Amino acid sequence: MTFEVISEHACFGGVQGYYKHSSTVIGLPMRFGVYRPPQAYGPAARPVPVLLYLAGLTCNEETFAIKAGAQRVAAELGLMLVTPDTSPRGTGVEGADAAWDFGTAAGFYLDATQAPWAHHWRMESYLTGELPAVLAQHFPVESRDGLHLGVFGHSMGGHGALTLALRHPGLFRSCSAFAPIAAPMQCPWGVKAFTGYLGEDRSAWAAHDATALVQAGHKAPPLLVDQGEADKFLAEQLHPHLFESACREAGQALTLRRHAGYDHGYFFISSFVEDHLRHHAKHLA
Ligand SMILES: N[C@@H](CCC(=O)N[C@@H](CS)C(=O)NCC(=O)O)C(=O)O
Repeated sequence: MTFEVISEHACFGGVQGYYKHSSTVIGLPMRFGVYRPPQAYGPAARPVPVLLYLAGLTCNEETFAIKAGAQRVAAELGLMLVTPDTSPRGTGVEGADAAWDFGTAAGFYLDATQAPWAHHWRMESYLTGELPAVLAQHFPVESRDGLHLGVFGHSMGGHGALTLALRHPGLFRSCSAFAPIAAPMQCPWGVKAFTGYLGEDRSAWAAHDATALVQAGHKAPPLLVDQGEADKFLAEQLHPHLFESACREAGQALTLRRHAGYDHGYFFISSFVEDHLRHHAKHLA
């Protein structure tokens, strides 16, 4: 398997890098970003916990690294930040680039079962199997008693973080989300993605819907979710209140914070990202 350094940049005593490897699971090259904090860089490098950030629709491996301003606090806490891409790219699949909310940059962090998507759109297997192995091979990842791996994300990536943590409780030790698509079976983005990737049969959808997973008894580590009240997608697409009710009824620990005046974008994320990093550092130690 090839592994290539695209670029590396000194940042808060550590290094922000971009990398590319040939993914067996996806069947194509995949890019990702890694912020190595000072504790995990240079001659005295030691293994540190890893926090996976899943970005939203239209984003890529650079978005969070450039816009969230998370490196300063990650350097303080000794957290490695890993930012995968949001889907396979350059697939040659007809229609993959036709919409911004499906196909390229809209992988929804699941393994598609329907043609023509099932061949390359395998983000869940990629993120829970191949990528952690690549990280452990090339970076100083804390792996005593298993990998110290946390996951968070935004919007489609918030959906990814919640569902992957609920579906892989032994893998992820911490989880949080910004403005997640919290009940995808009940919103247009989710219905479109699930129909395309998983087919018309709704019984297959519940296994990838955070609210339905909690209702079915799946458990995740204590969750932190932030939501802006001026988010233009809140009413139609996100439905945090449904997730909140499901968590209350199931006894799933959730801190859901609603913030007046904040919208869906990275100014909102950068305002609260420090709280998320501290939440993860506490659970990943
Ligand atoms: N293209 C969409 C917006 C897509 C969007 O807001 N994407 C979010 C994730 S769901 C994002 O993070 N965009 C990148 C950015 O804000 O830098 C529109 O025109 O309404």
